[in-house]
Order: sequence, then C-alpha cells, then structure tokens
Amino acid sequence: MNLRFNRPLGWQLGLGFTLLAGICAIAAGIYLYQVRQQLGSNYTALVADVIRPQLHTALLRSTLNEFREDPQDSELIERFDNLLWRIPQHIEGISFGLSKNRFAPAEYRSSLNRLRRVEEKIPHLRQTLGEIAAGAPPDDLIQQGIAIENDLAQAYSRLSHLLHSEAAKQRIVMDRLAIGIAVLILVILLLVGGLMLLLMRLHHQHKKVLQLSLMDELTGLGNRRYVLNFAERLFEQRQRSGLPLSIAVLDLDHFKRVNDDFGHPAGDQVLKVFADSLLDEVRKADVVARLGGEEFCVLMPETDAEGALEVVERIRHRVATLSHQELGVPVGLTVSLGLATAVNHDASFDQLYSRADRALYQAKTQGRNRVVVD
Ligand SMILES: Nc1nc2c(ncn2[C@@H]2O[C@H](COP(=O)(O)OP(=O)(O)OP(=O)(O)O)[C@@H](O)[C@H]2O)c(=O)[nH]1
Repeated sequence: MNLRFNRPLGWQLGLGFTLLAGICAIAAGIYLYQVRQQLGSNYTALVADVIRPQLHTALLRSTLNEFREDPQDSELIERFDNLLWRIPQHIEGISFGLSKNRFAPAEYRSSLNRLRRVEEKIPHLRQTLGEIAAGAPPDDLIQQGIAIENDLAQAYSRLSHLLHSEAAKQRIVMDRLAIGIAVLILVILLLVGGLMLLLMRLHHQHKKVLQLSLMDELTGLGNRRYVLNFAERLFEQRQRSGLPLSIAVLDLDHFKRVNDDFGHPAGDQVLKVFADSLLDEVRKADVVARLGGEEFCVLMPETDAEGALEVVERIRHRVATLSHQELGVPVGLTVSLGLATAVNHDASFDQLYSRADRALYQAKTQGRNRVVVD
C-alpha cells in the first residue's frame, strides 16, 4: 500500500524561487561577463585607432624629406595628397572612439584640440601642394608640413600615453569586476543551495508529520483518517466511471483472549502479523487500513462482488492457517469479514461502509471466521 501525499504549496513556491534565483544569477553572470568583454574590445579598437595613425607622422616626415630633393615628382605629389586625405579621417575615427568609450574629456581635450587644428590646416596644405604641381617652390609646403608633423607627433604621443595609463586602470577595474562576478555567483549559488536544503528538510518533516497523522504506528498501515480520504475519492471516481468498488471490514475473533492470555505485547505482535498477511493477499491498488483496535478494512477499487469475495476468502483462509510460529503465540487466529460492493443506490461512501459493517456484525453473530456479503 502506498501512502500518497500532495506536495505542499510552500515547497512548490520555494522550488520556483530557487530556480528563478539560479537563472537570474547565471543571467547576471553572463551579462557582466559580456560587459567586461565589450569594454576590453572597445578599448583594443581605440588603441588601434591611435597607434595606426602614428605612422602618418613618420610618413609625413619622410615625404617632406623627399620633397626637398625633387618637389616636382608627380608620383610623390600624388602620394602626399593621398596622405593628407587620410589624416583627417583618422582624426575623426579617434574622436569618435574617445566619445564612444566615454573617457574623461578634460584629459583628452588638449590633444583632440591639437588634432582639430591639424584638420583645419590640411586644406591649406593641400592647396599649397596644388601650387607646387603648378611649379611653385616647396619651401612654404615644407614649413607647413613640419608644423603639422609636430602637432600630430605631440597629439598622438600624448594620446597613446593617456590610453596606456587608462588601460592599466581598466585592467584593475576588469579584474575586480571578474572577482565580483565570481563572488556574486558563488554567494547566490550558496544561497540557492542552502535554501534548497532547507526546503528539502522542511518537505521531509512535513511529509513525516503527514505520515504520522495518517498512519497507524503499530502496523504501519494507514489509519481511519487515511482510509476515509481515499474512500471519498474512490467513491466519487466510481460514480463517474461506473466501475465497481468493494469494501471489506475485518475484525479479529476473540482477540481479547490473546491479550488476556499472553499479554498486550503478544497481542501487538499478532496485530502486526495480521497486517502483513493482509498486505500479502491484496493487490497494489487496494487500500488496507487499521480502523482501530482489532478492526481493519480493505478498499478494493475496480473490483466487483465476485472478485472481492475471492480476495476476502483468501484473507480469511490465510489468517486461519497462520502457524503458531508466525503468530508468536500458541493459539489459532480467525477473522470475521463483512463485504459490500457499491451499487447505484449507494448515495455516499458512508452508506457503503454501513452495509459492510452490518455484514460484519452478521458474520460475528453467525459464529465468526466467515464472510458475510451484504
Ligand atoms: N494488544 C493490543 N490489543 C488491542 C489493541 N487495540 C485494542 N486491543 C484489544 O482488542 C480487544 C478487543 O476486544 P473485543 O472488542 O471484546 O473483541 P474480541 O475479543 O475480538 O471479540 P469479538 O470481536 O467479539 O470476536 C480488547 O481487549 C482491546 O484491549 C492494540 O493496539 N494492541
């Protein structure tokens, strides 16, 4: 016989909460990890934006040197023009990268201003370059170029210095963030684990209390309350499905004599042996309970009168043939049984039970050790 319990609502809520907390912890961890990665990759892109154009300074210097030697070289003029076209683009890229990464504007403003001034000077330089192509001397161009090269060199070097110190700070922040994430996840998982353990314990205790309130301590069978819970449910099911439901009420014969002759503990032992025999003789779906004293009952769902009679006769026979060794007392044991099967005019389980109880009374009055069917 299986005692069945519904999971209490608190347990389901607790389980839902711990699952939710676990999912939130994992989601927060993933989010923070992604933020960390994003910060790292944004910074890497910005460093590349600053380091790449530093080459422009060197290129500018070498191109100017070449101009000194051959200012009319058309291929050199084209290369120079191309370089002057690229410098403002990179300056825009750096400006955008700095604003996107939200670096403190004050620290970068002077370098950015210097780069903006370079941007403003470049159209004039390109105009001078056009005049050289038309045969003008390169002196003015070289002078302007040197000024721009100086500005670029200073701005880039200042920027890369600032970015590297920013990188050192960011690395510390990122490392702390990573430790923070790990600690947060650990704490949440510990809390979730602790809560789970607590809930499991509570659930276990709740189950135990329920079991105690529904179980007969001596025999381990369900008690009267337990069988009534089941019976109401089975009776309603039967009314819907139309399948038969039988009940047998059993009472040991002259059990008082066992107690009187061999003592109460021996009587208890006999009751246990009797309960085990009952369980042996019924199906798993049947419900066996001790109603009190030496009175028991067996509920047999989906069992008609004929099938039920077979079961109770088997029980009666088994009890009557229990050996002295099995019983622990040198006395024979018999049982009287009243059997009833639900019919359509049974309006409630109580009515069905009363019929079985009446049949039991008849079994007793007719001489005991027998089955009477109502
Ligand atoms: N050992 C033991 N005895 C119990 C327990 N519960 C009830 N009894 C005893 O069971 C006996 C029942 O006696 P009666 O009601 O006279 O019934 P009976 O002697 O079986 O006689 P009939 O039912 O008429 O055949 C009493 O002596 C109770 O004390 C129990 O848990 N353990």
